[in-house]
Parts: sequence; structure tokens; C-alpha cells
Amino acid sequence: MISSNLNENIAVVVRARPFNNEETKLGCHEAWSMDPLSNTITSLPPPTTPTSTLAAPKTPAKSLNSSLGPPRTPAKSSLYSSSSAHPPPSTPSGKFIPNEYTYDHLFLPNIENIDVYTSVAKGIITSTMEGFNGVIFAYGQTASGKTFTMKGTGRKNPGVIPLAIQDVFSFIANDPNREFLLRISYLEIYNEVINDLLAPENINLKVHENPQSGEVFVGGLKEEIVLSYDHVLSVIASGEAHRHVGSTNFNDQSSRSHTIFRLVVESKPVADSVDSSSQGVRVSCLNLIDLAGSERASEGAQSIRNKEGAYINKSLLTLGSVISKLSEKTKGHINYRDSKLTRILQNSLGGNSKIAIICTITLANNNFEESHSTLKFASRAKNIVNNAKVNETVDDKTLIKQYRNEIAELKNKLEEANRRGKDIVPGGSAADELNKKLMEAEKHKNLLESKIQHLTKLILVSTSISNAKKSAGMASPGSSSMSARNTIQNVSSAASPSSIDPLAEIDPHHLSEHIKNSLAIEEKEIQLKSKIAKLELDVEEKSKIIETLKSGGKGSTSPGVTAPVNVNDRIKELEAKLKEKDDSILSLEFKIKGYTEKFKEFYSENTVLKKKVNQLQDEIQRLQNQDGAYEYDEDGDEMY
Ligand SMILES: Nc1ncnc2c1ncn2[C@@H]1O[C@H](COP(=O)(O)OP(=O)(O)OP(=O)(O)O)[C@@H](O)[C@H]1O
Repeated sequence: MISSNLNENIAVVVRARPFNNEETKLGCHEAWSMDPLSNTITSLPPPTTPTSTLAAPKTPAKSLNSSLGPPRTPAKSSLYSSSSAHPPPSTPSGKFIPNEYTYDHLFLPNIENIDVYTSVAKGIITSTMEGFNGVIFAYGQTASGKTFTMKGTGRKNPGVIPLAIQDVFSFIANDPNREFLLRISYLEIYNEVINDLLAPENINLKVHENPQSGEVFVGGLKEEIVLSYDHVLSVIASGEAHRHVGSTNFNDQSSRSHTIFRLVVESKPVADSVDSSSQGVRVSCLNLIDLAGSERASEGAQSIRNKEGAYINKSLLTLGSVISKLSEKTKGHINYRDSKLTRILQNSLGGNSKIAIICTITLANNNFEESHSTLKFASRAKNIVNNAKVNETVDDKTLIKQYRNEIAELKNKLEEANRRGKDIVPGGSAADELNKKLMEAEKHKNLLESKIQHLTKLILVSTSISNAKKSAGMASPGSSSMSARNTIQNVSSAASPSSIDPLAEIDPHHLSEHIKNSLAIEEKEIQLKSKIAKLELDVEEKSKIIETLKSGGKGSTSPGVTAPVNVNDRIKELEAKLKEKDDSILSLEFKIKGYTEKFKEFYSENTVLKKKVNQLQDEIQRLQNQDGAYEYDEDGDEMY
């Protein structure tokens, strides 16, 4: 049973990555030591020299990088000249006072993604499936491991996002009592401009606020209904292709934008479940965020990178200030509007979400100040108390409810069509007429059935997921509790994108329209086919008459056909009619071909246009960066 309200602190964890090549080359040493038993991280004094009078750290914590980085040898003197290098003793008497912080969990450099996911994220994913909102983000300086943690590095080492998606589908497979509808969106905030990664033509999107509910949302953002794990992954992969990534002094593949992957989960009891009397639909939202990394501006490689860095730092500063205000007892005005990131996350940070923050650091002494600043951010975040609740609505606006109502309506129509079909009894003198009616009724039924199938496919139930898993060779239901290593195996063995349903390309906001359009085309095709069938019947009938006439009126004639006075004239007349019908069939077939060609043409035109918009967007961005003309416009946030 879910408790409907939860007052709880944000979960804050710290993850250290192993030393990278640069740190190893520089001969860095560990400036921090982590004690995973007490979850305390402590700053270490600079390495001792024979003349040193420094005191040992208060907590004798384990040295964690010993297997990954160099031993704690005295660092090169140049390292200490950096503003962020390991600081000298902090009191005039020369006594070293360590900085000490405690969090919910510490992850040593050798800990794997799956373990981070299991202890920090898994619980939030389960809660999201039960109706709570969830937010998970990685925070830390550039090259500290945010993307490594959130996305992972491919199928062999999935990060929080792919592992979360896998658990979402496992959850559905294991819950026979509820049905689900999942939709996703994926956006980036680049230089304070919101771009839609799923529809690259949607650039510079605005943030709106619903004055009634106070809900903050991005207007015009594309959402896709998703049907399987593979499907979600392929949508994300196509979004990734549009993301801004660049090489910096510290990271070859640095995220130059913040990305927000959002999953909306709608669920309701299935019709014959114990809970089916409940009319409520749960709607919850999971935000998985990979923040761009902060970086010392002076060390950025080029001016574009410096400019990006300035935007990144500004928005992270605002995030820090919002977190700081939220952690105070008397909150006062909170400056969500000072950056797009905090504005979009306003609802989540402001209360009704379960939140986990994964702070990523390096233990290396040459980035002491950056890591310290991340740890201070983490400490402030730890004080925030949220009040998450299950979000349930009886509103008919949820897609799952709309589709269920539509399906019920179509099923009624189908029943009615079946009843009418039974009343048509073939045989008797008007047999041909009745056969035609039967054919039409059959076609109408097929149309209704395909509409029902169409909509039913979008609603996920446990059996459909387990069957899909079986056919993709994935884990069976119940596997959400399987071992972490198995989970990786299953992610790695996911099927190819070819198993993706093209139907899921549809934007749910325009879905009804899409369905209407595609069904209208289907209906047209069925009508044309039915016309062809009628004409063929006609042709057959006329051919029979011709045969009868040719044989001099002997043999059986169709009912109601009387022998003509001039047989040759009659044959000619009928042959002319036959030709007419043939032409008609040809022209209809030509029309069908035309529709198909047109569709293909529009489709390829659309692809070309999308590419052009992308190029233009990049060009605009490049020009803006050159001019330095862009300024953040606070009023860009429109109220609706
Ligand atoms: N825990 C880890 N174990 C092993 N390698 C790691 C770990 N964390 C990060 N790395 C490696 O360090 C490099 C930088 O990591 P990543 O790109 O995730 O940093 P980031 O914080 O996202 O940087 P940016 O903010 O610039 O995008 C990558 O090559 C990544 O594979």
C-alpha cells in the first residue's frame, strides 16, 4: 500500500571517479579520503614532507585510489600554483583543519554504475511507477563523471537512464492489476535556449505556467508514446544525435548543454482487477537530468567554449542558489526564473517529487576547489525536505482514459456491426445483393477492429510486456529483482531498433489527429478496394451474360436477364461497358498508387526540411556565439 504523502529529505550521494590519464601523468595525489562506512568524506593535508609539522586528518579514512591512481607522492610544485589545488594548512599556527562532510552514500572510484543505480535510483523509479514524481540528476565539475553515471558508456556499461527504463518495463510486466501508458520527451538547454531533441525543428521553446494548477511546462515540446525498452533507447539515441557536445581542455566529449529526459507514466486499474472500481488515473513524471559541467573559464579551450561555459556556470550558480534557498527554514523568494534549468525544474524542486542528487567528483588534488564546491552544494541540498505525494486524477484528460473511452465506443460499434451482419442471411432471389452487403459489413468490421487494435497497442499491460520480452530474448517477469550483473546482461542483449513500432513515432498531443488521418487514409483505401471488388463482381456477372449470349441464350441465365433481340449489338454494348469498367478499375488503381507516391514524397521532403532546420539552427547558434549578442531574457517565459 502506498502512503499518499511523504516528508523526506532529498537523497544526496557522492561518487568519485578513478584518476584519469591527465591526473596520473601530473602525479596527482588524493586530496580527499572517503569512508564508506560512515559515508563521510574528509579533506587530507598536503603530502607530508620531512620538515612538515602538519597534523594527521581527524578520521583515518581509507585510501581509495591506491589501485587506480599513483601512490600519494609529493605533488609537483606546479600543481599548487593553480587556484584550485590542494590548499596549505588553514590556520596561522599551521595546524591542518580538515573539511568533513557526510552524505547518504559514498561511492568509491571502483564502484560500478549498476551499484550506484541500485542504491540511489531504483527506489525512485519504483515510486514513479506507483504515482510519485521523481527527479535524479548528476552534478559536478566537467569531466567528473556525470554523463558516465547518467547514461553510461554503451550497452556493456549502462547508466541510470537505460537501467531506469529497463526497470520501468519490468515493473509493468510484474503488475497484472494496472495498465500503463508511457510517453517521453527529451530536451536540451544550450546557452539558455531550450531545444527539442526529439524534434530538432522545435528550437528556442518557451516555458509556460498554468495559472490554475501552477504547473510549469515547456510549450510545444514533442512527446512520444513508447512501447518497449528498445523503442525508448532508439528514441533517445536519435535525440542524442542533435545534442551539443564539444571537446574541452578537460573532456573530449564534454556535454555543453543540460539535458532533461522526461518520462510521464499514466496508469489505471485494468478492467477486471480487484481495484477496477477506482476511477482514478495516476500520472507521474520522472526527470532524469545530465547537467553540463562547470569549468574554470580561463582554462576553457576556445572562445565558444568559454561562452558556453559562462552560460553553464550561470545556470549552475542559479541552481545552487535555488537549492540554498530551499534548504533554509524560512525560504522567502526563490529565484527559479533566473535560469531555464531551475524554471523547468520548479515544480520538482519546489516540493512534490522524490529527488536524488548524484554529486560527481575527482579526489585528485589539482581539482581540490572544484570538488570542494561540489561537496558544499551537496551539503546544502541535503537539507531540503520534500513532500512527495501520489498524483491521482479523475480527470478525463489523461491519454489512457481518452483511449480507453475511445476503445469502448469502438467496441460498441463493432458489436452493433456484428448484430447487423447476422441479420443478413445469404441465399434467396436477392442473393447477390445480400452478398455485397455482407462484404461491406465485413469491411466495416475490419476497420473497427483495426482501430481498436491500434489504440490497444498503446496501452501497456503486464502480458504484452512479458511477451515482448520473451520474443526479444530478455528477462522474464520477476526479473526486476534479479542480480545487478544480470540486469547489465539484459540491457546488452536488447534487440535491434528494427523491432520498433512505427506507430510510436506519433506525437501524443497530435495523436488523435494522426489516428484520424491514418484511419481516413485506411478508410479511403478500403472504400476503393470495395469499389474494385464491386466492379469485379459486375464484370464477372456481365461476362457470364456475354457467355450466355454467345452460346445463343442456351444454358442458365442470371435471374431477371431476358434474351436480347439483336445478340451482336447486345454483345458489343456489353463489351463497351466492360471496357469502361476496366478503365475505371485501372484509374482507381492508379489513384491508389498516386496516394502512395505522394505520401513517400511528403515524407522525404519532411526529412530534407528537418535537416535544413538543423543546419540553420546551428548556423544561428554559431552567429550568436560570434556576436556575443545573445542575452538571457527573463521575460522569455510566457504566461499562458
Ligand atoms: N566512475 C568512472 N569510472 C571510470 N571512468 C569514468 C568514471 N566517471 C567518468 N569516467 C570517464 O571520465 C571521462 C569524463 O566523464 P564524463 O564525460 O561522464 O564527465 P562529465 O562530468 O559528464 O563531463 P562534462 O560535464 O564535461 O560533460 C569519460 O571518459 C568517462 O568515461
